[in-house]
Amino acid sequence: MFLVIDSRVKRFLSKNGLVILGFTFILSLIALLAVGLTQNKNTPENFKFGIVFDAGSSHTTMYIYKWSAEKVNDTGLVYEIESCKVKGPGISAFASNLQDIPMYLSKCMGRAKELIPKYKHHQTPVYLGATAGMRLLRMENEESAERILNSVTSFLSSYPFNFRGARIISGSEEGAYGWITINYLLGKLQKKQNSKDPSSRRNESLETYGALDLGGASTQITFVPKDTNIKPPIKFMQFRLYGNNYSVYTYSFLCYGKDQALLKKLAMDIMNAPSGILLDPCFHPGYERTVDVSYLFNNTCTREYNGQFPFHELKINGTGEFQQCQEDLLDLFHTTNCRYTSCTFNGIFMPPVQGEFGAFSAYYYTMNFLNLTSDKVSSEEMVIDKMKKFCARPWKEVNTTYAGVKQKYLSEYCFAGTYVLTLLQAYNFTDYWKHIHFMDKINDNTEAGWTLGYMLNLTNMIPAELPQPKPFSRPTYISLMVAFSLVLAVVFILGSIIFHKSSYFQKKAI
Ligand SMILES: Nc1nc2c(ncn2[C@@H]2O[C@H](COP(=O)(O)OP(=O)(O)OP(=O)(O)O)[C@@H](O)[C@H]2O)c(=O)[nH]1
Ligand SMILES: [Ca+2]
Repeated sequence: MFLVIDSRVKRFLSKNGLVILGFTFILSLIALLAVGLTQNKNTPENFKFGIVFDAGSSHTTMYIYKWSAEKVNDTGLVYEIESCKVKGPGISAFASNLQDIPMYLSKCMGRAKELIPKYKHHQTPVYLGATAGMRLLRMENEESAERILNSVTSFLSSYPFNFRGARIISGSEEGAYGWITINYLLGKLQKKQNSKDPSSRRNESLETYGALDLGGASTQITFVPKDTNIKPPIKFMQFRLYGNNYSVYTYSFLCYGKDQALLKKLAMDIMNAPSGILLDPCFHPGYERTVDVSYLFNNTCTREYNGQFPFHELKINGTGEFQQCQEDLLDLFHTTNCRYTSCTFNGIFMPPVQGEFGAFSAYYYTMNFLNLTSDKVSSEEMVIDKMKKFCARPWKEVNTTYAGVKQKYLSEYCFAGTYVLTLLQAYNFTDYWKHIHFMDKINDNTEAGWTLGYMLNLTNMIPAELPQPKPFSRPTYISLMVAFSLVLAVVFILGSIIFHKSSYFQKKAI
């Protein structure tokens, strides 16, 4: 019986074998092409979002970041899709009106609800970090600061997002996260990743940009020092990012932000010449402003200058003299009394500055307005010359020339520009215009500041080790599968034909 079937099958195969094989071949070819074409299409990208509130001393800004979930470990891929400026002062001003906090934050949260797809809300983290304004309030009244954070927490938790906490970040965190942000965005952290040689790895960390942040109440300087052998009296921050080790110096100067420095200067001026009228070289000639004396001294940053005065108001009359303004401001920086190998001002240890720096926030606002960003000046003389001319311009003329600029900012550019130059001198920068890059947004749309670095850190988005590269991309993988399957099919068909022919000739020979 088996023999009968076997011979029938053999006969059938010898007659139709080629037809069947050919048919199978065409079918598999169509199937493979169909798989290749349908599977090779780009699948829609899966995006993720994150929200960070920067609760600064002068105001609060909400940032929304977006990134592709598939490329999470690569550098520079997280970008900002929205920055929403909260209307009003910094959150530390809400100590006695906690009930207004929901109103204050709701507009930007509404914007976040609009911009982030609803089905992503529950997995979108929300963070709030408060900086120097809240640090100062905590020093004055810890409970008050706590109450503000509790109100913020209870309001932000009422949204469908994944609220991860509101806290006061330390000055070192603020400096370090700003450093991470700019180096991440500038692509400095994954550079020359293949080098095995330790000395070249050291150079990689020196090639990072230092970070300079000038806020309203504090200022930070952060960089990788050149000399690794110095024994620092404070610990450098240690990071391992993308397989590289970084030893980073950071320091935050509380009360040396732009607004607090101005209050310190005014308080110092009253102490030196107690009078209700101050002829101030840091403001334009013809500019007038009245400051409440109790406001000036009811402040942690001016406590060292406190005194009793027979007047309640201080009337400021601008005289617009850059040189004199700089001399006055230099008195805010005490450069004697260094107990270490090297210091910045006020006896604070700091290794010598080295390499390129990115300077953002008020550094940028000020120097950009004054047209003094690094690419626009060629020497320190040029900077000084421009500053002298700008400060000497009558307020009336300045006010009409820049009619659209906010009065508070416009009136303070002479002071702010002089303060920036004096602060950079106090850090011992030489040729600063060559090495300091005043920056606002990096890669077109993402603002330089601590918020992005903070989120990247808290969501573990910067790996300590280099991510293993994937052997093939999805399209390459599918194309290779199709190609190998085709080769297999062809080999199988050719093999069958040869087998079929050889058994046919064998039969004939018998
Ligand atoms: N010229 C100008 N100044 C600005 C602008 N936005 C903020 N400022 C001022 O620049 C200074 C620094 O602003 P921010 O960097 O926002 O400071 P902050 O984060 O509130 O303060 P910190 O808590 O100390 O970091 C403050 O004096 C602000 O009033 C702007 O668009 N233009
Ligand atoms: Ca700030």
